Amino acid sequence: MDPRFSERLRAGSEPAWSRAVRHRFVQELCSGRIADADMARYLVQDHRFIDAFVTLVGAAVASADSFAARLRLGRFLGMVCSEENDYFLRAFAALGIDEATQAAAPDAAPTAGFKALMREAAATRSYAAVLAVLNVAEGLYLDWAGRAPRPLPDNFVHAEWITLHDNPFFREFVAFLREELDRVGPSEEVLARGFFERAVALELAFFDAVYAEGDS
Ligand SMILES: Cc1ncc(CO)c(N)n1
Repeated sequence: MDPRFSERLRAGSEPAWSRAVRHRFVQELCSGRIADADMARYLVQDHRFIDAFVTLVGAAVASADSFAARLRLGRFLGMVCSEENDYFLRAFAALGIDEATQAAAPDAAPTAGFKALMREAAATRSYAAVLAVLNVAEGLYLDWAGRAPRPLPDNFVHAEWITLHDNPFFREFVAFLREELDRVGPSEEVLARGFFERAVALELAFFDAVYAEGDS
């Protein structure tokens, strides 16, 4: 029996998918033992990821083929632009990272790669291509966050980053993204698979870059 399309893409992206989900960054974050400098380096890069990601979700709103899908994507976009962005601002304040420090850090290579991939997916104007990247970004984050041991770390910088990616709203949204990809992906299989695999490789590289030598 054929597994669903979204699961075939995910399985095809192994071993990178599982390496990302079990990454040192995830282990250290979920145990609350990550060094502040490493968390800060990650969050500065990830705030830039989120900027491009908001554009990508906007492209999903624009390319979706139903009003119901636009409403769900729009509600998710609202959460990212309010609650999630607010988390970043509070985390930067707690870590003592001011705007000048953030601005001084260059894009790490995976950040630049992800921004380019998201722009490319948006430029296709294909809902399937956009969904492929969204399924990786959100599905892979739900996968690791859902495995985080309880109780969560005391520090809100750690705990909230986990619960932002493992809560009922987020779970339902990821389930919706999978259903949408299952529905529209098969007719654009090569395109969807290409974006999916490139996004998984970038997720892994994004975590690796937290610990890369010579990074600011
Ligand atoms: C790199 C990356 N991938 C996925 C997510 C989840 O939105 C994120 N915040 N950052």
